[in-house]
Order: sequence, then C-alpha cells, then structure tokens
Amino acid sequence: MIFFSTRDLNVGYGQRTVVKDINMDLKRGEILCLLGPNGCGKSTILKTIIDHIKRLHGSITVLGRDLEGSSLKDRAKEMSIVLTEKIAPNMMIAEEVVATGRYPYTNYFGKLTKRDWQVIDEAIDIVDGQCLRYKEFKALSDGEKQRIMIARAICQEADIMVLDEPTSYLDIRFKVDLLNVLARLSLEKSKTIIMSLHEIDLVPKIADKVMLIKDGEIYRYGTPEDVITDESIKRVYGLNGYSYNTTIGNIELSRNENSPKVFVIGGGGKATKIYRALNKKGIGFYSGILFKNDIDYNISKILAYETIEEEGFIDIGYDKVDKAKRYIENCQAVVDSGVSLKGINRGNYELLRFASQEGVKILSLREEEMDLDVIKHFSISSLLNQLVDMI
Ligand SMILES: Nc1ncnc2c1ncn2[C@@H]1O[C@H](COP(=O)(O)OP(=O)(O)OP(=O)(O)O)[C@@H](O)[C@H]1O
Repeated sequence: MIFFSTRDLNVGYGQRTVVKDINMDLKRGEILCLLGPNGCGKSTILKTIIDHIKRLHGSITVLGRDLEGSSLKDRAKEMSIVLTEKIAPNMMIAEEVVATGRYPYTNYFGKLTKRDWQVIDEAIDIVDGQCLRYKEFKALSDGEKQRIMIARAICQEADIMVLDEPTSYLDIRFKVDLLNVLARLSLEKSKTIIMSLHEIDLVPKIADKVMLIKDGEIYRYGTPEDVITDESIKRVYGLNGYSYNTTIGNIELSRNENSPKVFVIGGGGKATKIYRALNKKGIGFYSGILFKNDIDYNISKILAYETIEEEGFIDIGYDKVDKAKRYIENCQAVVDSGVSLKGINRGNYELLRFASQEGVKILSLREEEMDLDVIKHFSISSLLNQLVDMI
C-alpha cells in the first residue's frame, strides 16, 4: 500500500521552476534518497515536501490525503525535519533543543510529561549524545549539532522523517552510525525516510529508492540497483575524465597521460596503492596480469596505460604472458607488488623471471625471499623515490 506520494509536483521559487514533474510513491518504512549535483534542487524538493516553501504545482499526499492546509502542529506529528541550517534560539542547551521535538504533543503551556522525557532520553541515547546533553547548543561543533538535531527529529515520533544532507559534518563513524540508526528506524519502527545525500557510495547501502536529478528533471527514479550505474552517475555529475565505479563505490582522479615506463605486477588488492602513487607522481605504467575479479583490476582499468587481464579462476594463459613480456622489454623497471605467484598466478612468476633474465630492474615489496635478483623495498614511498631517480 502506498503511504507517501507526490504527483506531477513542480518545485521552485516565485516564477522559477527548479525541478518539474516529480512523481514518487513510497510504502511505509521505505527510505528514499535524492541524489544529484550541487544546485540541482534536492533541498528545494525537501523544503516543498515539508511546506517550508510553496509548491508550484501538483500534489503531496499521505495515505491519499493532501497535506496542503494542515496545521503546523498536525504536520509536525506527521513529519519530522532535519535541515542543513541548524536554527536554535540562543542560550538553549542541547537537551532543550531535543525537547522542542516534543512540541506537537505538549499542552498549551508546553509542559513535558514523564513519557516525553523518556522519549527525549532515548533519542539522545540513539545519537550517542548523553555527553552533549547539558552543553550550550551554540557551542557545539557542526557534527555535534547535527546529532542533536537528529535526536530532536527522532523524539518527534513522526511517521515521516525528512532530512537534508544529514551526513554532512559527520565524521566517518557518526556517518555510519547515523545511517544504521535510520535503517533501524525504517525497519523496526516503519518510519518513512526522505533525505538527500552527497555520498553516492552510501546510497545503495541505505536506500530502497533513489531519485536522480539533473537539469530540472528527474533523470531516473527506482531502486538503487537500477538507478545508480557507472553511466548514470557519470552523466548526471558530468564526470568528464573521471570514472566512478558503482560496484566498489570508488572514484579515481584522471590518469596521467605520460607514456608507460614501468610494469606493475599486481593482484589481490596489493597494487591499488602503487597505482595511485605512480599516477600522482606522473609515472605512466602498464599493469598485469590481473584476474577480472580482482579488486586491483577495477583501479588498474582506470589508471594504467594498459591492463593485461585474464578471466577469474583460470590459469593465466600463455598468450597473456607473452603479451606482458613484450611490454616489459620496453620498460625501465618492473614493480612487484608482492602478489602470490603460486597456482593459477604462476604466469606472473614467469614475468618476474623474464624481467630478471632480460636485465630489467625489479623493485619488490614482497616480504618473503625470492630466488630472483630483486631490489627489496619495505614501503611504497622508498620504492617510488628509487623509481623517480631511475626514470
Ligand atoms: N531561497 C531561494 N530563492 C531563490 N532561489 C533559490 C533559493 N534557494 C535555492 N535557490 C536556487 O534553487 C536551485 C536549487 O537549489 P537547492 O538548494 O535546492 O539545490 P541542492 O540540490 O540542494 O544543492 P546542494 O547539493 O548544493 O545543497 C539553485 O539554483 C539555487 O540557487
């Protein structure tokens, strides 16, 4: 059963439409994330939903009933709000700010009952905010303020929570904590949550639905699996020259255009840091021989001049080894990341043996001893310093 909907909603300011034709349907307990570049209209949509700005056209309904014209107090029972502007009167301590979330339930004199205090206490617990409770709100850091505002929204006990960039200002631990709290509120208390997020990688982990916004329109709307693709993210954010990998939630800076002078033998995630270090220093490189299911493969495909690849779970083929040897012949050094050289990976041992035989220097991060002539390094930075001197 559909709980919250918008139909042909247009939002904007005065004569200016910022986003048009917004249609969404959410069941009770679903989480929707709005995603899109700066200025695309995420906050404008959220502020229209909570009636902070007047809608230009269309309907916003809860269980089929339009919210237009409902009183502030009734609306507050339906929706709690966390906006980016953290407005709170001077001289309030954090606990008092949280307590204002109980406003829809208090009597004319605003007196809080025992139950109100219980809910306030629980909400403060949820955001791990007991240590902030008696501090002046104004004196809190941005991240601490954010947690208090979220506690305020939680203790409002509304069925719908609307949050504008709730993770901004939060460090990585509180970011993940917050998303866990929201996931629990949706799952255990059937809260319907509508929020904007900037962290594309977090969206598939939390959202049931995603709305991708571009150029005043809804570019795509649906499940994260359908909406968030390498192509859609590249297009919506205009990532020319950069690549976003939705599988691993990773973005890399542009590849340097210098011709390759180094061959990196990677695999097992051991080479990703090497690729990035070489790219930062402007050193072009080949990479291989990588299985397509290796984490290094995703990064190598973006940063390496060319990646020699093999299908996952099979022996590295002779043709791949021969191709890699042709490249190594033209390189000034081989970097050995320390990947296992046994089993299906034996082709990479063959490459090291070839480099040694041809007199191409091998700079190795391998911990165990080898039967080949290699220059051992214990850190990427020392390996890099030697490479820079060599080439
Ligand atoms: N009060 C306002 N009056 C007129 N135009 C506004 C107002 N607030 C925002 N805008 C404009 O509306 C457009 C959408 O802004 P909005 O804040 O909704 O974007 P956003 O997607 O939330 O951006 P961000 O990711 O940077 O927070 C922008 O062009 C902005 O300049």
